[in-house]
Amino acid sequence: MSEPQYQQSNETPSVTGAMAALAQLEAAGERAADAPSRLRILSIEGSDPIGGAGTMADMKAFTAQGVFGYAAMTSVLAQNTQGVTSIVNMEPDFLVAQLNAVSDDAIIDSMKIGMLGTPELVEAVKGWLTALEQHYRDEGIAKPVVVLDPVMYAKSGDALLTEQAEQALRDIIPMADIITPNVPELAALADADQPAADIDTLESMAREVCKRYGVAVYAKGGALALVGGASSTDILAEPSDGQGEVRTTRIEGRAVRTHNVHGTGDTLSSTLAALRPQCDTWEQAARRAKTWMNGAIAAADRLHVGKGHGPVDFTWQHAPTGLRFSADYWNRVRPIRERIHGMRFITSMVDATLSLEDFAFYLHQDDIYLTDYTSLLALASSRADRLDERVFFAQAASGGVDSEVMFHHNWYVKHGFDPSGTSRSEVTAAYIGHEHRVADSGSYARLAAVVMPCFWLYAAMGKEMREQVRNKHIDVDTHPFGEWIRMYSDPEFTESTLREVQICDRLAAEASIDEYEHMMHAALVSSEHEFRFFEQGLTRPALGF
Ligand SMILES: Nc1ncnc2c1ncn2[C@@H]1O[C@H](COP(=O)(O)OP(=O)(O)OP(=O)(O)O)[C@@H](O)[C@H]1O
Ligand SMILES: Cc1ncc(CO)c(N)n1
Repeated sequence: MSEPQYQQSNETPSVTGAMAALAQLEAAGERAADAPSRLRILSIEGSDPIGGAGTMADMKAFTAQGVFGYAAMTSVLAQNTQGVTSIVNMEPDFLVAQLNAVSDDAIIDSMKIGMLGTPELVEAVKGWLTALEQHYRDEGIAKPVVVLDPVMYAKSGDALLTEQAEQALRDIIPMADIITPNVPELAALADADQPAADIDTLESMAREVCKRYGVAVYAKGGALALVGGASSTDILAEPSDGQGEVRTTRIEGRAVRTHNVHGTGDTLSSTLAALRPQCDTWEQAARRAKTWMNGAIAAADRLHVGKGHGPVDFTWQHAPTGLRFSADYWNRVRPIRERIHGMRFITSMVDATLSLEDFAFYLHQDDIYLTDYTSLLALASSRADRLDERVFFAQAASGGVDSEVMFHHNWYVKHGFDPSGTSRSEVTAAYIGHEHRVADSGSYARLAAVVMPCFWLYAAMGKEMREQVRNKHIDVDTHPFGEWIRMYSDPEFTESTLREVQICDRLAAEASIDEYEHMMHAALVSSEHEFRFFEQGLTRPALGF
């Protein structure tokens, strides 16, 4: 474990207590010059070329938790998301050579021991670990945390160790601080006839195994999560005193409907090994690990790795790298796009049956909207961190919107409407409100994203409506809404749309996942408002002030 940390207390500290704590903080500060910036965790595992389990999972999970990873390989496997086709177990001496290469050279704060395919490999690790612990005791170095994942089977059902190795594995369990069996492994360790099928049975088996081996047990309930229900629960069982008493805690998460769970067990155990030295208790480490796992599993389906049980997304807290923001948006906004293209306001515009009154209502609301929208484009210009973008938004705020408002004015005159005195509708106010709330975050990227659908959905509709008008052999010049359609299918408007989309892509590529999701949410909500905005031409909602 890492060196003792300053302990927080709930009691009001006495003056002397506070002075002692301050002295402790100062002493830790004095030692900081020699302290490492990162915890250093060792993975003892077999490999997985597809990158989702074993050594590869461990290293990725370590990096995700901000710790430095070492790795010694017990076996090299030919495996992927569909199964294991071949295994070469390392010679025990060669494994020991790898382990010594690490321990002769560097300090190990914590370790995760996984697949040990033969009894000889188990013995090799046992001998090396015994010597290491003795050496650390002699040198006054803190004992490393030992997380033992009693790996017996891969997700595919393939056995990962020989029968004799299973017996040897039982023998080194007491050297661990915690073991992390899955449902079938827990049943094997509890000598149960059948694996647990519900959480109560999982809990009593974890209690039994904890008592029997005298180590903490983190029982992984992934197999139960697949059975049904909204939650996914794991069990933490810990010896609570020296007399064989066991305390259990339910570690709750939400169940994810996915078959992409290759390597989840390895990932959970290495995450625990990375987190334990950063926490005060196993329970704290377990809750943090479970929360992180949930995010990684929830993002697994979007990875598209392999044809079988795909891996989890270790990098789920990073914005996507294989997918542009614009492509992601265009795909996610599809249902709204389809609703807009099929709505009566739009189809009746194309076939020229929309009443001029309905169109006039929509148009005037659009005037009110654009007045506000212009101010947001100007704000985006002032926030832009690059000159070309600053110019783009400034021009969009003046020239672009100006031509739309001019068109609206000419249309009113031509058709004898006088919209003066009409105020903003609830629908218009709601859209404007959304854009302002996003702008108020202060983020340039979110502001660029929230104004994007107004460009893109109109450009896409302009293009499609123009095509439809042409297919109906209607002359766009004499079509009652032809000028409107032409405005949004105009190459200049398309050009501006492309530029705006490129800006969003640039900003999203540089964003954190949190910022990326905020941008996406802002754009999708704007898109929903675009749908309602058209719809108000027919529904004519209440007007406000
Ligand atoms: N569908 C799911 N939804 C939510 N959490 C899940 C799901 N599947 C697994 N988990 C969680 O993932 C972690 C790993 O558990 P799991 O039981 O899958 O391990 P495992 O069977 O050893 O995995 P593997 O053998 O593939 O490495 C646990 O915290 C478990 O609750
Ligand atoms: C190398 C290795 N270790 C563990 C597992 C269990 O997921 C696996 N599939 N491969």
